[in-house]
Amino acid sequence: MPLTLVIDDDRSVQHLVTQALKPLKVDVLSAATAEEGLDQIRERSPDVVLLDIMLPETSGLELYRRVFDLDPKLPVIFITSVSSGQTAIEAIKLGAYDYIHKPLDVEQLREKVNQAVEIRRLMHDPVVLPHAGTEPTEGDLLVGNSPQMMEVYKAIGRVAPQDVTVLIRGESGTGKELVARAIYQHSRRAHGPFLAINCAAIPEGLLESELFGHEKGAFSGAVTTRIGKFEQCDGGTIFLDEIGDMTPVLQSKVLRLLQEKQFERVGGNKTIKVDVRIIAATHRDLEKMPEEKFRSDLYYRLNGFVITLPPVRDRGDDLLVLIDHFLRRFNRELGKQVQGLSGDALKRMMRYGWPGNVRELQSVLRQAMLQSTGPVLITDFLPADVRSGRGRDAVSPGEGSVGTDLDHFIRDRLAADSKDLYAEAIEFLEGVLLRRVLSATGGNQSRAAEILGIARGSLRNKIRALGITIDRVVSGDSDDDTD
Ligand SMILES: Nc1ncnc2c1ncn2[C@@H]1O[C@H](COP(=O)(O)OP(=O)(O)OP(=O)(O)O)[C@@H](O)[C@H]1O
Repeated sequence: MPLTLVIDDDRSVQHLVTQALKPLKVDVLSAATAEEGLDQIRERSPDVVLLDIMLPETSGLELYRRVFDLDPKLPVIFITSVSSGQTAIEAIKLGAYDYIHKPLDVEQLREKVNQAVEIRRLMHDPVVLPHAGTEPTEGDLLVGNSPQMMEVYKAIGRVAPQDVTVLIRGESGTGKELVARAIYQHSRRAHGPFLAINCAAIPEGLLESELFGHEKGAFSGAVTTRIGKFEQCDGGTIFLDEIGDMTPVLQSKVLRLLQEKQFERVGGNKTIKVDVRIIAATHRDLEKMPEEKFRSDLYYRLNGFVITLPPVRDRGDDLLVLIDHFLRRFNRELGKQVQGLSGDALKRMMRYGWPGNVRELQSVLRQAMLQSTGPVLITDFLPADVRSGRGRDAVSPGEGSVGTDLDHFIRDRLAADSKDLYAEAIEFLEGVLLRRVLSATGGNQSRAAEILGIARGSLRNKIRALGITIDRVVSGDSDDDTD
C-alpha cells in the first residue's frame, strides 16, 4: 500500500491528514520536526510527502532541498497558508509537486495525494522490456512477442535516447502510458521529473492554466500566481495523454513550445523558457480530424516519430502470452493457484474482440480469478459479452440482477476464504454503478461525474482502475460520445 508521510509540528494537522486519507488505500506516517521527517524518509521510503512550509527552526524550502537530495523523484506537497503563497511558488519552481492551503480541504487533499501517488508510480516503478525468460520482481513487464510488438520494442530502444518528441498511437488500453514510461525511463532524462497530464480528464477551461500556469488576476478566481506543469517539469519529460482532445488554441501554444521552447503564463507577458521533452498519445485518427478540431501543423510536428500500438485482436498469439502473464501475476497478488483456463473459456476469449484491449483483458481475468475456487477458470466466470463474443455491444440495463450477482460474488469470495472482502465488494459495486451511469449518459463522462457527484478526474481514474471500456457500455462504435 502506498505510504504518505506528513511532516507538520501541528498534531491536529497530522490527525486530520490521517483521518482524511483513511478511505484511500494509503498508509500515513507522521513527523513533527525536520530531522524526524528526514529519518522517516531514509528508513521508510514514503511515496508522497506532505510538508508544512512553516516548520519551526527550519524553512520548508530548506527542508525540501534536503528531501530532494535524498530522493529527487519523491512528490512533495507543501502545506501552506495564504501568506506563504510566494514560498509555495518558489517550491514548485524547485520541483515540488504541488501545494495545498490551510485550513485543509479534505476532498482536495485526497485528490492531490491520489495524483501524487500516481505520479510516484509512473516515475518510480520500472517498465521492463522483455528479455527471454526473465520476469521482473517489481514494476511492469511489457508482454508480447508478436512481430508488431517487436517493432514497438525496437522503436522504444531507438527513440528513447534521442531527445525528440514522440507520438504514441493506439486504441484505449493498448499500453500507450506504459510505452511513454518506458521511453522516459530509458532516456537521458530518466533522472529528471516525469509528469503526466490527461488532456481529456481536465475541463477545457482549466487545462491551459494547468499546463502553462497563470498570473495573479489573469481571470476571476486567479487569486495567486500559478506555476504550470511545463515550468514545473523543466529538464524533464511530460506525457500529454489524449492530445487529440486539446482545443486548437491550446494546440497552437503547445506547437510554439515545441518550436521555440518558450511560452507565457495565462495573463502574463513575461516569456518563460523551458527544456521539456514531450511524449504525446492519442486514440484518435488525428489526420482525419478537421483543421478546426486538430491543427495540421501540430500534427506534422508530432508525426516525426510515431509508435503505433496494435489492438489486442491483431496481436495473434500474444493474447495467450498476456493471459499467461496475468494469471501468474494475479496468482501472486490474490494468493490463488489458478493454472489455466478451460478449453471452452479459452476459445471464447480468443473469439472475443477485446475493444478495451490489455486493460480489459486484465480486468476480466482479475474478476474471474476472484470468483474462481478451483485451479481452472471456467466459462461461467467470464462476463456475459466475453462468453457471447459480442465485443462491442451495450450492456443491456435489464441484463442480470445486481443483487443476485453480488450475492454470487460474496458467496464465491467467502468460499475462497477472502481476507479482503470489504474492498473487493466495494470494487464490484463501483463497477456496476459506473457502468450503469455511463450507459445512461451514453458514455458522456462529464454528465456521469455530475450525476455521481464526483470530480471528472476521479471518475476517469475509477474508469481506468476498474478497466471499464466506454465503447462497451454504450451502443455502437462512435468515438464522439466518449467526450
Ligand atoms: N504489452 C503489455 N504487457 C503487459 N501489460 C500491459 C501491456 N500493455 C498494456 N498493459 C497494461 O494494461 C493496462 C492499460 O495500459 P495503458 O494505461 O498503458 O493503456 P493506454 O493505451 O494508455 O490506455 P488509455 O488510452 O485508456 O489511457 C495497464 O495496466 C498496463 O500495465
